[in-house]
Amino acid sequence: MVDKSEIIFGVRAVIEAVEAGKEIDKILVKKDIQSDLSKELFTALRGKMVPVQRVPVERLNRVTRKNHQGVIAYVSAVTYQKVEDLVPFLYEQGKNPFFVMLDGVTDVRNFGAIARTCECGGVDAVVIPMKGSVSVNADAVKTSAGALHTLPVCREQSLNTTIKYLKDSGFRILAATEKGDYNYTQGDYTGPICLIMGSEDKGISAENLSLCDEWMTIPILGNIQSLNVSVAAGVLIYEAVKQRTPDKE
Ligand SMILES: C[S@@+](CC[C@H](N)C(=O)[O-])C[C@H]1O[C@@H](n2cnc3c(N)ncnc32)[C@H](O)[C@@H]1O
Repeated sequence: MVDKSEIIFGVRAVIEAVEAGKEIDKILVKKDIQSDLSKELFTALRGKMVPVQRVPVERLNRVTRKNHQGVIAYVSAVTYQKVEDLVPFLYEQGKNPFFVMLDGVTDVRNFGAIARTCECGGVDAVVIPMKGSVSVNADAVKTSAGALHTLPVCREQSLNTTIKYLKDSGFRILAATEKGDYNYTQGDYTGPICLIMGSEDKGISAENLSLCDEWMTIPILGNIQSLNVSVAAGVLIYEAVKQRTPDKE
């Protein structure tokens, strides 16, 4: 369940939130909304990169019984950052950046657990897509044990474009996939890297997988085909920690 304090409802209230520059994860709009005020909302949203979903009114009624006027906005618990701002900043600080990208992870608890491991393992940022992904709500922050209060989260329109940008910026892209035949301990995690974890159901998209420099596979000895994504992330992030900070081992 989403913490209700993160929800803004009513067209005017949502317009004000958008205009005030609040970080909004998504907006649900009644399918056939047509009022003048709703047109004002769409004007305010122009160029803002906020995902808008048109849904049946019943869905809105399930979120709140109050008078939502066909519009509900979910306010993010964090301020998202942009990869293109963060990468130059980290290089300027003399850092050897380590990013973790989640290609469509949808379970908020997996997301929180991965964020917690990222924070513990010195990861510089988590990258998520704008659509088809968890967003940072109160449950995610809670499961992350507060890691999401400090760990930068970048939300990007296209992961594919972001991967290309990272490659051009000197990153090696490592895919976590059970489909490879390359043991993860043989991979090279030194230098600027972005580790991509796949979604719970489909894994990493074929388009993104094809851009990866190395495929990291954790051996599976039993009958179940894959590990839980947060468990796999833990194994791989700590292999990276081992290679990147050998003196701490
Ligand atoms: C539950 S798995 C996805 C399974 C999905 N059915 C598929 O076809 O890819 C979720 C993610 O965890 C990671 N993962 C799970 N098992 C792994 C393994 N043995 N080696 C490397 N990564 C693994 C991958 O990133 C995977 O995309």
